[in-house]
Amino acid sequence: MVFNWFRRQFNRSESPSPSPAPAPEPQPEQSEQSEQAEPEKTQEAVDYLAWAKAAYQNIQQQEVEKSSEVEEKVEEPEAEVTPEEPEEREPAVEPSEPEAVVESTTEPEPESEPEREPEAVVESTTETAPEPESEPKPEPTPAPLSFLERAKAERSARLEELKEKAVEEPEPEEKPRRSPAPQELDEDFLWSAEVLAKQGRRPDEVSVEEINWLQQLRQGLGKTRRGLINQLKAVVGQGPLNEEAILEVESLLLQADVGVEATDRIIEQLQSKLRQESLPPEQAIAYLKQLLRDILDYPGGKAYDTTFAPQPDVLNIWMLTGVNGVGKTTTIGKLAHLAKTSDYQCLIGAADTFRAAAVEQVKVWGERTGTEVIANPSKNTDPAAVVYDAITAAQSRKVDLLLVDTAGRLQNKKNLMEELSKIRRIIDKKAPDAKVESLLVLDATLGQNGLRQAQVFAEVAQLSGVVLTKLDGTAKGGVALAVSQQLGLPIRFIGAGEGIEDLRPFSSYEFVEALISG
Ligand SMILES: Nc1nc2c(ncn2[C@@H]2O[C@H](COP(=O)(O)OP(=O)(O)OP(=O)(O)O)[C@@H](O)[C@H]2O)c(=O)[nH]1
Repeated sequence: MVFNWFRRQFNRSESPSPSPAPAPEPQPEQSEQSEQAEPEKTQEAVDYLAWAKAAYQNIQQQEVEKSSEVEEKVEEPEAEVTPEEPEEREPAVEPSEPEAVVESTTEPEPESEPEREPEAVVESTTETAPEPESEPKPEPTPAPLSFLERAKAERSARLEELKEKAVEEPEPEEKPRRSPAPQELDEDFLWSAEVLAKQGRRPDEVSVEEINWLQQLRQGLGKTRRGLINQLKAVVGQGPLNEEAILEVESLLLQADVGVEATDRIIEQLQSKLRQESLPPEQAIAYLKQLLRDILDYPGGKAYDTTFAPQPDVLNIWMLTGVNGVGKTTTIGKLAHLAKTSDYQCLIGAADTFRAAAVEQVKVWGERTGTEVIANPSKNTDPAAVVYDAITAAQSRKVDLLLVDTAGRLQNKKNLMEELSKIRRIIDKKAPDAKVESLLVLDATLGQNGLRQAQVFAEVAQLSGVVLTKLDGTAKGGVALAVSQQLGLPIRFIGAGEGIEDLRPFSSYEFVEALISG
């Protein structure tokens, strides 16, 4: 029995892909119309303890079945990974695109990348270098101060005050990673079980990996939660917001890198709700959660399909972009693992030919996950040619998902744009029926500054979604809300650790629960 991570369900039938929709996430209404403070209201009757016990038993049973399957299975050696071209190489670029070939082969790419980041990306990377604290820039204050200026100054002062308080928060001890099967029905298990139950899941339909992931997520978001969000809970839970409380909420959100736009939206809606009716703390918090989910589920005001999975019966091509260091290669490896364990045929195209080391790194992940990697070992390879070869291989092997690593660091925005659009042209020509996704990998620890990088890519890469990495160990987890609000792109995957299992499809419900109720 295979657990399909993308669809959050077990593949039971013969054909794994075209499956019914997963247990629906509670569909939040747009908060403007939202009268329901708590989306899981209908679940009130659920006995969470009984649910958790049943899930626990089910998981133990799964483990028993798994180990007997392993025993029965004849040891089959993993198919050899052949990173080079699988078959006679077709012309580097299609004949109908001659200018592309000429351009790529004659225009020498810098052989090895310079130590320093070039132009567009340099700028953002240097700007985004480890930055211990971010705060709204205080304005010089020539007298007399306007109301807005005073508010800004107060906001900064308040922020400083809160930061001091936040430092006092005790840093809890890092918990060791859990073993694959939970050994006991402890508090962590109960919390995870409740989050799953509230989404309408059945106890016999959850996997041990889901429980483990929720715990990892909760642990990963601990810094954001403890430092800021818990204080937010305390304020919001005190009833109608007075001016002081609003300033406090505002500062807390900004400090968690939620960004000005999303912060303003949250405050506005929170204030209007609390003016209409006085909500008891529990309901006020539930309403706050609802607001956060609305932002995440309707990036840029648009509704997106919350299930992001390789489409059945077509070649899915997911291009990953992002500057170096954000976790792009690691993400490709983790996605390959996710695809493989969810029963999809996967292939990787190593088209980040700008850096020789990048190809090597991808190959390591290929070996680790048992995924074939298509690369071209010669120097100054045209990335579009690698993509061409990768598509050829994917088509001949009937692959479900082709993951393409692309260079994030080129000399300037123009080069980046040219390279990405050339890759796109090759894809459109060679695989016109493919379902193409262009995912930007963003490092959550960069907080708001990472969004500046994102803008550069958004302008050139026809992005369709975001992968947010390194949510563990940062106090800037609120940046997920800024990504949705400011970039208007759905978050498709989140990474909360360096391990191969530490990247999973994004669920706004689980994210908000881990952020607020963890
Ligand atoms: N803590 C944590 N570390 C991560 C996560 N994702 C990636 N990393 C680490 O971030 C570092 C950079 O990751 P890479 O995958 O190499 O990043 P890249 O964007 O491909 O950059 P280059 O290696 O320079 O090409 C590695 O040490 C990863 O282990 C995450 O979710 N959490």
